[in-house]
Amino acid sequence: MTIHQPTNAAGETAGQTEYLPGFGNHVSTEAIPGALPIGRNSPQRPAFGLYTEQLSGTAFTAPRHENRRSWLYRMRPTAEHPPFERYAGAKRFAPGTTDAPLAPNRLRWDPVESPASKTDLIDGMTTMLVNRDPADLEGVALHVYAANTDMTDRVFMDADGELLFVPQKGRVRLLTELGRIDIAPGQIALVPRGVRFRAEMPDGEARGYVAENHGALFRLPDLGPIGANGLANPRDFETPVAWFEDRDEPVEVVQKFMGSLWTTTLDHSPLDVVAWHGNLAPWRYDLSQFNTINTVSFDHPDPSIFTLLTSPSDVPGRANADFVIFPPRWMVAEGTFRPPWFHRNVMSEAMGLITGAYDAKAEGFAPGGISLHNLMSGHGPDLASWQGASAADLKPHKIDGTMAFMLESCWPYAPTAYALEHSQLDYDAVWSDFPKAVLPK
Ligand SMILES: O=C(O)Cc1cc(O)ccc1O
Ligand SMILES: [Fe+2]
Repeated sequence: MTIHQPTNAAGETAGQTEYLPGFGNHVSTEAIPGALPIGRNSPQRPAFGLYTEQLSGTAFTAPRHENRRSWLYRMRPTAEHPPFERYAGAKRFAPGTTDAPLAPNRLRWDPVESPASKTDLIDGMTTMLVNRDPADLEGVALHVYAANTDMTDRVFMDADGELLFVPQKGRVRLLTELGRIDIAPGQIALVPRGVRFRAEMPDGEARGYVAENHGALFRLPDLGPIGANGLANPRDFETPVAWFEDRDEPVEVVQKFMGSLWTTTLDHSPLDVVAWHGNLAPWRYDLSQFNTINTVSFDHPDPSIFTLLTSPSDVPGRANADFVIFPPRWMVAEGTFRPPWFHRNVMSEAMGLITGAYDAKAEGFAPGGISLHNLMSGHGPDLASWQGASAADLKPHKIDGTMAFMLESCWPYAPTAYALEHSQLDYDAVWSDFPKAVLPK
């Protein structure tokens, strides 16, 4: 008898690594039996002399269904650290935006180049697009990373937001305060605001995107008439079990705080959480698990059907950030121009490509690249895609071997100075030479 064991993008079968299934669950996990207190959060004397710490992801008084926090039981209190000083490395990471007025231009970027020298995840980060000040507790930033060296004696933490990792090339191992996560291209992972971690590159080199969410925590979107199931299903999110390292040696902590980088050095690894419980935790998700919904009749539906995660703003239905994917799918619409239509959107659209080709861009949007269409920028299929789809024989057709994503935000994105200096020349030309409509005489 053959048992079909589904594998994920990293080739792992269920149960091979230690993760707990579910999105936003209340989890209890301990790396050493007896480390997790029973029946109370703050015992007078925690087991083994551990220190208790609450890590809040929402205000104490957030409505219960939105309230996210975890209780950590660690070998030293986080409070024990020297002052932070400005970090002098990672020149392209968190540089702020330019003061110049934001031009309404459409922009596109080729993938970031591989680092020439030994570069870890922190120094390999390039901030490309930013909207809102982190102090507003709104907005998102889109960074890319290209790194070839493990972080061994330093960790990173982001006080400015939660970090959504989208690998594009090479695996990444995230060793976080709350457990270890392995991701490969085709998977994503989230590290909550404030959680310290270091990153290793098991393939020697890695490249990808990081969406930094300053606003309301990413959650699964409402499904409306889709029903109780579909899109990203909660059970497919995986949270790691507790793990820690007991290292008494200097470990640098680099922190992103209010848009700039800071450093201090501890005499131990802060990845020393022996047990934790709660519902604020890192997770990973395999994009191939996404249950894609689309038309079976006609027309191209709005891309909101592809929303994997949403961070709401204060205006109902208007996202601070939507993380949307364009996965392999059958295209069956009859009598329809099937790729994305020409459009102008009140929301601002940043896009990335993990693999393959994107159906609205025949050329120039490479895996690892980025495109930006800010609010009210006219965009849509390039000339070759428009010609191809206008002439296509509309048989059922599978768009396969591709995965793009969009980070759609109600706040317009400002490219950083580095991004402005490195954009493709003349992206506008992809929309030139469209034939004029011929009206009846
Ligand atoms: O601009 C884009 O390529 C993203 C996009 C895709 C789609 O299917 C519909 C609208 C939209 O903005
Ligand atoms: Fe668009």
